[in-house]
Amino acid sequence: MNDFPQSGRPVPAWFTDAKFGIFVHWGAYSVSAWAEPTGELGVVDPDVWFKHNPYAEWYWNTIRIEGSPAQEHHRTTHGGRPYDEFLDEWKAELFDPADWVELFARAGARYVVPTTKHHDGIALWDAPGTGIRNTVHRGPRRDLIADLAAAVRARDLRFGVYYSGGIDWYAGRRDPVLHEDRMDEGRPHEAAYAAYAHRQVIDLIDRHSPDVLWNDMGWPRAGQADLPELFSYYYATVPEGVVNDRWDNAHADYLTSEYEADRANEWGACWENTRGIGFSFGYNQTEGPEHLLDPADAVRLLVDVVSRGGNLLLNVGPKADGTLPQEQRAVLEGMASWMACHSEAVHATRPLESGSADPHDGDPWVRWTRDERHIYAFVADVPDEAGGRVALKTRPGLLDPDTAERLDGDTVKAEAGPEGIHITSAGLDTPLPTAIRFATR
Ligand SMILES: C[C@@H]1N[C@H](CNC(=O)CCc2c[nH]c3ccccc23)[C@@H](O)[C@H](O)[C@@H]1O
Repeated sequence: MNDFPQSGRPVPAWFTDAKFGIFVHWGAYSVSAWAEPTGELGVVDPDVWFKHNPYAEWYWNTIRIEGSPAQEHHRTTHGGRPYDEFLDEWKAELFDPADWVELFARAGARYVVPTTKHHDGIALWDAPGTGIRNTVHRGPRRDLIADLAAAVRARDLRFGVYYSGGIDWYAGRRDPVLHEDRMDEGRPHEAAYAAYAHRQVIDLIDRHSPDVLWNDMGWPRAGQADLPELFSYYYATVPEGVVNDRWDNAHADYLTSEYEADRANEWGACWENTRGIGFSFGYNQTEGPEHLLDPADAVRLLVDVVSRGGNLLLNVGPKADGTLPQEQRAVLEGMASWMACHSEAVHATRPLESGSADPHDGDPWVRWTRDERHIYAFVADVPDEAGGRVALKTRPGLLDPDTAERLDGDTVKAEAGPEGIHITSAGLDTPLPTAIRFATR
């Protein structure tokens, strides 16, 4: 257990130990599956972001922005027809939740968080107040959340729910959001919407006892007074539950960052960075390999986040038919083969106390984690001309060089040097990190 200033409530150890979760953004927007691959949130100029939104799950907003390429695409490809027709076209005919979850588990994920209602207001379960505008009564004609929850729990992973409390373009009847400085205009704050959203989150708690409440884009002002009661109901139902930080500062068990946005939240005992495998959360058919993380990028992101005390919530965007895009599967498969011998250096570890061993960007790339009995050095990009020799800067006496072992089983030689430990080992010149385990003195 560890305390966190945000809420003063100790964050359950399962979450801090989990290190890696899978986000699933799946919706009617997975039928259109179209956005410009503009770039990463936090890197793209905010003045460009909304008209050229790389988030394919924002399709309904982007096509309503005059002159946007998405609007042109919608006109030429879909005849400009109503967005809601994508709900009826969405069939999820190949959805096999057990297949998804097996891949997530092999990749080393310990929790799964699907979108239950995104900004388009379409619910993936028979949500109260939605009438037939959900996937049980239209399109897939299936409670996609219940089916995924069952598969996740059958595989002994934790199950969380994403809910777009702050934005609902259907219930909120708002004009398109044109700029992040005017995001609030796009958010419904009325009491009726607040009650509608509150009732739906309670329904999700009652149905699934979700291990994570992942709200997004804040909470309607008219409903903020009722949040303390909602959270105490949640914790009474799910004592080991965790709540994220996107409820308009009402409460947070942990802080989140997204791509390169809100990186200032990446501090303290427990935080989570989330991003897609490409520039979008919803499946975006225009993305090519140049826009996607490859397995080494994904592993390095995970190791870097974990080495600094965070969790990574990596998103997959399934296709409308329920299959995971092959290029996204390949990244998770790559993580899975790496995780097969590196799990112990990731799961249930903690960062090293600052100053005891230096991380390093560039050549070689170095990150550190530790548990009660071991310290793990992750090394990548060791220049080959060095013959696989790399100096790891550590506090003298921190590590016992005689106990060095490579987790992938290859040989490694270690000796104490003036500024730490000198490693000699072949094959460390890859971008994919390799962990070397040391016993702590
Ligand atoms: C997990 C993702 N969360 C997004 C909302 N993100 C945030 O509000 C925090 C990051 C952020 C800061 N400034 C922004 C401007 C535009 C969109 C996001 C952000 C969603 O808009 C997105 O579709 C996806 O669900």
